[in-house]
Amino acid sequence: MSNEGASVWVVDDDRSVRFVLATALSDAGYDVSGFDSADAALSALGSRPVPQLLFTDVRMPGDDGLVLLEKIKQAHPQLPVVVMSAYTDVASTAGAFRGGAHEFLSKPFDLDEAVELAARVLGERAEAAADLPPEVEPAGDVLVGDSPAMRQLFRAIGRLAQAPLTVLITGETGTGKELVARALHRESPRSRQPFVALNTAAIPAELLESELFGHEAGAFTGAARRHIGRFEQAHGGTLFLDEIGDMPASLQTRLLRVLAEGEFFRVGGRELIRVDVRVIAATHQDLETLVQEGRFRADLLHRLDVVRLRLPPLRERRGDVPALAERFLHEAADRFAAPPKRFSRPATDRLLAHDWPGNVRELENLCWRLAALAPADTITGSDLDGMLQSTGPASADWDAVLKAWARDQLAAGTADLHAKARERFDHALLEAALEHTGGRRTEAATRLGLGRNTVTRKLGTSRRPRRT
Ligand SMILES: Nc1ncnc2c1ncn2[C@@H]1O[C@H](COP(=O)(O)OP(=O)(O)OP(=O)(O)O)[C@@H](O)[C@H]1O
Repeated sequence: MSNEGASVWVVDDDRSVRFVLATALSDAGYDVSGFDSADAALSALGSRPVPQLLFTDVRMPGDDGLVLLEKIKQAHPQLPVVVMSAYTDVASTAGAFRGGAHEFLSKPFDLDEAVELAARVLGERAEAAADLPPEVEPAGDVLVGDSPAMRQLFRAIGRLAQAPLTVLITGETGTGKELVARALHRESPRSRQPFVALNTAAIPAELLESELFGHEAGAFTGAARRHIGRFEQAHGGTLFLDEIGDMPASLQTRLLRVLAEGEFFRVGGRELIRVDVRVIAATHQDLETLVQEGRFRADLLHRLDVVRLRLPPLRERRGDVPALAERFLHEAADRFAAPPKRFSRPATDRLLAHDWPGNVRELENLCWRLAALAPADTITGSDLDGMLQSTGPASADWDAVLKAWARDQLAAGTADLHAKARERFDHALLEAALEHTGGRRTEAATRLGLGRNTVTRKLGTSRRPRRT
């Protein structure tokens, strides 16, 4: 598909950059408009057709490029934004990508490189549009299931999608909680507004507040510029709070207030922000138990638990396993541009007998591995050898094994049990992550959500031979 004539906007307060980039893009056949500030571009967005691509500088007087990016992502999430900056340190590039930038272009750049980048981004967009007419859902978003439990769930989603009620989704890890939240949004009158997801457990507690509610420039050390939080990003749409049981107590109090009042201040801010957001929360934990243990606020649970959807573990709906497996093998085949593989009868029987502690995600991962590794088009029972055990009961009974170990140690009078358990825990996680990344420490650290230095330090303590 040709992108000749596509509308591209360039936002930069530096006239010469604006001029040379606009000229190069015009010469390449695009319809280019230039703006000298974020404000000028934003007001044009309110009155003119939305362009197909926008380049923005970061440092500009008034709102900077990252604020512009945030505002664009709220109002026009589909518009790709290329962020240009002379500051290519990790904080700037990560900030840009976290804000939803499509690409990052380091200044000074080569004009041919910028034109090529525009062609590539516009090409990807055109391909995506050709692949996905708006009325067709991406395959990966379709909920597969024909078991009574899933049918009941689909009916509930249909009913609940229409009402702006808060929903609490419970279910073991990998049962499809996020997929259900997306379906509730997609089927709702809010579907054209943003769906914003936040995994509470994945963000360090000290950053969570500003991630949720945003902060003003200078609110704390390191807060160089204003950050729009997920609540604001989700305005008009749906905010999905995953692993809500892991939310620290102080934030639970704040969240409760925001849910009750629909308004809040950004961290360090004085402006009262009002939002219209439908909240969907999810957890794999038993919140009632957390309440009893004093780790979760009962009033917050009541506020979130207006309607509860329980996702059954896969072992309670084994009948769905073959259809799910077939779906995942087809998706993998599409991605690898190869004919889809199939499971032999004995292989299917083994899948049906397995307990799936990692639920649908475990099945999905297994299918992708088999699509890549199984030698023939038909997957045999022996192709599964080793694959099911490795993810099987050991991980399901992990806490039971730990408890038994602790009991033994306590009985044996071991001192410093917590420190010893932690050391083994760190060691196991690090070993697994390093195996997974082929020994690359930085990547292993990222996958574990740890800093590289922490990993190095832990390797130091967990690997050092111990004196006895
Ligand atoms: N019913 C389903 N049909 C098709 N795919 C599914 C289904 N349920 C889950 N999946 C797929 O399984 C994977 C895990 O699902 P999802 O992330 O929604 O689970 P989750 O319950 O939110 O997990 P966690 O608790 O770990 O966050 C995803 O790739 C999702 O697309």
